Amino acid sequence: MWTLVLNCGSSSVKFALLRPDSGEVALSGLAERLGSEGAALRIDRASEKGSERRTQALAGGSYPAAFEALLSELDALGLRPDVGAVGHRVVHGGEAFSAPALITPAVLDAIRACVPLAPLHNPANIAGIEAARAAFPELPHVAVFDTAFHQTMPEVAYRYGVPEVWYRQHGVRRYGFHGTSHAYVAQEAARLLGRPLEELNLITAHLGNGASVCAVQGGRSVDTSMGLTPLEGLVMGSRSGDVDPGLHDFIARQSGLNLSEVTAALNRESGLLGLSGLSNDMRELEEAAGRGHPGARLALDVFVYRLAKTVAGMAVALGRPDALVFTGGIGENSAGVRAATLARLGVLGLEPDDEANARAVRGTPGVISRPGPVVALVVNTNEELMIARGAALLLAQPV
Ligand SMILES: Nc1ncnc2c1ncn2[C@@H]1O[C@H](COP(=O)(O)OP(=O)(O)O)[C@@H](O)[C@H]1O
Ligand SMILES: CC(=O)OP(=O)(O)O
Ligand SMILES: [Mg+2]
Repeated sequence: MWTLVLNCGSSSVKFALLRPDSGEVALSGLAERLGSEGAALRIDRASEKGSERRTQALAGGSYPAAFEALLSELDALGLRPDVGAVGHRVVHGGEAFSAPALITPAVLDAIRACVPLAPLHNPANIAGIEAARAAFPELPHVAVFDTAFHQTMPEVAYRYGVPEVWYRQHGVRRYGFHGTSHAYVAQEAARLLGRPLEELNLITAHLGNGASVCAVQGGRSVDTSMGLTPLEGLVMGSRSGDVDPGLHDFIARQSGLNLSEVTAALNRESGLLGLSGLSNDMRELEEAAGRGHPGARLALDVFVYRLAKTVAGMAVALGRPDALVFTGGIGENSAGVRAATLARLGVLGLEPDDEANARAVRGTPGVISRPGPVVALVVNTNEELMIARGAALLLAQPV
């Protein structure tokens, strides 16, 4: 059976058509800069000759336009009738979901109820679900939640020091995100290390546009750096990560922004972009820092410092970590960010292996430190495969 996986983000849609059992991918791609003039669709299609990549402008640049283009591709491949299920990445599931869920009207309402907690992500996820249900009304649609993996966190990790009634009445607690990625790379790391996942204490660092670190004990999340919303924790592409909670009131009074505008600035104008005044994109920043751009240098340094500090903090959750795992666009590809992070983590007993680190780029995962009590490794994440597997497992259960 082929499963169509949709990962609808705030300005992009990632998709893949794959088999959950073998991982075989027929088609994958990305529609990006949606809602702007430069909207484009990239399609990677498996063929006899290997993989074939095509990029085209996306007239209209809307979510429906992206979805229509995806359907035309499925038709061109003659694969539309073979799609047996649709798996949807849903970023925020609150406390309601600790596993994938078949999308029913009640489940959709629960996802809608989480919109205020993930305003950049859940509305896009819902748009994707609605478009896909219109195109495939007869198929089962399954939601796979970023938050589900972290539902195993102990209360000591997920509660904030705030009035208890905020938790009880409004669900103010830490939820954590990127759960499918943290879960997947933990499994892969165990495989690469040749040890059972159940015996391992891992720190996983998912470093993409959004970024988070997770403490994984025996395959279960016991702490993570993101919280109530995907804004907490590390410095990210355009998100601030941790700031003093007193900042909101202060800057609102000083600048005349209202609270929503402050939150929007912390989500969209901060992080690497805010620090560098240049870009949210790590590749561009590394290139600019190489040319001596001071803002880019500072953004890189703050990103790495905060990452290392957060990783070291996760050692507290685990007691004795066995390995640090880098993944996501930055974690998989930036040897520079990894080297600078490891250089700050001598406290964990990590000793970088510079040559192995330089060799580990996309497609060649592996260990990047010298043998020691804690090792570091690079693992390529695969959220689409996890979502397809999650959907397949759910659908295989007797009702
Ligand atoms: N070769 C590379 N070197 C450094 N950074 C890279 C490289 N390739 C991708 N990145 C960075 O990865 C980030 C995007 O990560 P990705 O996981 O694709 O994002 P998303 O969160 O949107 O899924 C960007 O900052 C990008 O610059
Ligand atoms: C939850 C989150 O931050 O997701 P992304 O990295 O896709 O923005
Ligand atoms: Mg991502």
